[in-house]
Amino acid sequence: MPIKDSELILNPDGSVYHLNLRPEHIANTIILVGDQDRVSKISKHFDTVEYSIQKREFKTETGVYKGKRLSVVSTGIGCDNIDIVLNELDALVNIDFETRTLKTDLTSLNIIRVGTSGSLQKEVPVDSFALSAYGLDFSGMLHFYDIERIRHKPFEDAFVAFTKWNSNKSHPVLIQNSKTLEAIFASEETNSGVTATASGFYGPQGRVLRLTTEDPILNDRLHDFDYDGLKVVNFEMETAAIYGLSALLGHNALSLNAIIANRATGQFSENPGLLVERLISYTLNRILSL
Ligand SMILES: O=P(O)(O)O[C@H]1O[C@H](CO)[C@@H](O)[C@H]1O
Ligand SMILES: O=c1cc[nH]c(=O)[nH]1
Repeated sequence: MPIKDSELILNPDGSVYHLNLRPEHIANTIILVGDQDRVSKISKHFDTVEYSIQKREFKTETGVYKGKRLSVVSTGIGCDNIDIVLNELDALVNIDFETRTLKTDLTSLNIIRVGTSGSLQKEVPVDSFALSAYGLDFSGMLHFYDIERIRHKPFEDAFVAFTKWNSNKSHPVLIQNSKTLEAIFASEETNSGVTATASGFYGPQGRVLRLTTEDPILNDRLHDFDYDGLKVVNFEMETAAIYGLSALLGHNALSLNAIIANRATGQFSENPGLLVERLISYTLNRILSL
């Protein structure tokens, strides 16, 4: 049965609805960034750029870096956008747009996030890199999918009990990264652990400007939680959703983040731009091993 026009929405030029891309526009190795202005900070290192396409916050540049074809796609902020980006990237490789049917030979993409993040541990300082061994979703988006086979319930239950998690919030969901990608991107320069993926930047990450939060000591509990030596290292807003949808769809995903803020010490990087440039160079060097 073909997928209906209302479910897989294609633009008049045959491109997928939000990303505005046709299948030939993307490589099988994709770097995701939040900020659309970060796309050119990566593609400026390419030998050639084949395509540069943007709709809303979703900007894609595909080209060749030292002989390897790569795409860089900006997601904008948050897990709702990751739902769009992951489903549409998967559709581009695994659905035949002519017949609107699933392909028999499925493609696994390599998806690497290069993001920015705030550390929860003083031992993971500003200006360092974090590698997400797991993503811990607080956003609730993954609960709309059948996640039972990919989540880690014992960790989640221990976390809910330790943090006295308010049941009015969505139940946290823990998802592992791609161990294949981790082996390529992990080094002494990366701090590995759990990345908490929040549904907002202020209250959902415990930031207080004028509004108080429902649980003023949640970040302290996140800091202290320890599950067989596994600690929650950092806060950002996309990783767990990328890990969850990649695991469900059969793609390999890894998230690397530049630590621009330290929530435990109250510090913020003096030169976040330079730090992000360093993480981009680090990622591009290692991506050649894929
Ligand atoms: O710099 P990016 O990749 O957007 O990542 C982080 O920055 C944004 C918040 O400022 C959120 O998207 C968060 O995940
Ligand atoms: O603290 C931070 C820094 C960057 N991005 C986030 O989501 N949180």
